[in-house]
Amino acid sequence: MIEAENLTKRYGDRTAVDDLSFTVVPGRVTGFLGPNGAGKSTTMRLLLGLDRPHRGDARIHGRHYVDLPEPMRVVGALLEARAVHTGRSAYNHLLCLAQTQGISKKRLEEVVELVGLTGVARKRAGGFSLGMGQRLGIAAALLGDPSVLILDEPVNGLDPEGIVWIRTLMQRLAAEGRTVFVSSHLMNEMAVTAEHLIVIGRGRLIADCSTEEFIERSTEKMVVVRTPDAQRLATVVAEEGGKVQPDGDSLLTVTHMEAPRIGELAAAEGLVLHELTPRRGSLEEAFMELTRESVEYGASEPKGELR
Ligand SMILES: Nc1ncnc2c1ncn2[C@@H]1O[C@H](COP(=O)(O)OP(=O)(O)OP(=O)(O)O)[C@@H](O)[C@H]1O
Repeated sequence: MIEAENLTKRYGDRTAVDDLSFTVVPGRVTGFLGPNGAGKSTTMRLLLGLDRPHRGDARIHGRHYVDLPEPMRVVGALLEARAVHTGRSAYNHLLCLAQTQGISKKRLEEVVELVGLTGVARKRAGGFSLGMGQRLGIAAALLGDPSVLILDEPVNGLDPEGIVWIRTLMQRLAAEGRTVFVSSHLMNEMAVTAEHLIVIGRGRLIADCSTEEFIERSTEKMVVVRTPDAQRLATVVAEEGGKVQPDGDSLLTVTHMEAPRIGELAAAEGLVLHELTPRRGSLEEAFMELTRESVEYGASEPKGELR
């Protein structure tokens, strides 16, 4: 379990994390989202005792990180910046870490295999691609078989196969009863990976809820209807309170009415339907909507036409 309580961190006159409180529980993947500069990495550093808060408290299993007797056996962390001695092989890098915490070579080898680096473990880590570097960072995080994982952008640099691999791994680790806290910019990926979300903007909490609730709360549900009788159906649906947006001769987008009711109305009128598809908004849309006010570096609308 991870707890942040009124966490506040300032850099000069800039407040990077502002009175932030949340709890991350075991057994599910919790996504940590926020626009650039929202304070995600700073929060993770505070949780890991790498920075001191000006106010508030960060605890892991009820203790400050610095008070954990064998931290690598409790918390595995992957931070954005790569902290690898580039001249060392991946194996030796992990060996150094393992030796500081009395972790066996057997475990080291297990982890190297788990992250798919067996073939390159003896190669210089400095020559690794971004994706291989991420795998090495994940191996380091998993070395101590920790019950808590804090991963800052673990998907960074991974190819599609790597992305699916890390998703499956995080979900498996959570299903084993571990606490998995992961930040990412890839909304589609988070939507299918994280069951719960903590969303921040300008250092403050914006949402702490299930992924489903987050999407539902901030996007409008709609139903796409395809019918050769679009005009007649549009009239019937509108009379019953649905909001209809026609698109061409045979396509309607309906809001404020659920799909089953639209189907019933069509049946009652003897209208043929070729498609009746409920659509919910995406996590990306929900995120844009909820964080609009807190985007630090937004692009303005392009003026004129783009060629
Ligand atoms: N060491 C530092 N010194 C000064 N300012 C900092 C430092 N670290 C972070 N900041 C500032 O604190 C704010 C939060 O930064 P942080 O890196 O935590 O955000 P983030 O959500 O992780 O961003 P990103 O998604 O871009 O990685 C930003 O305005 C950043 O410029």
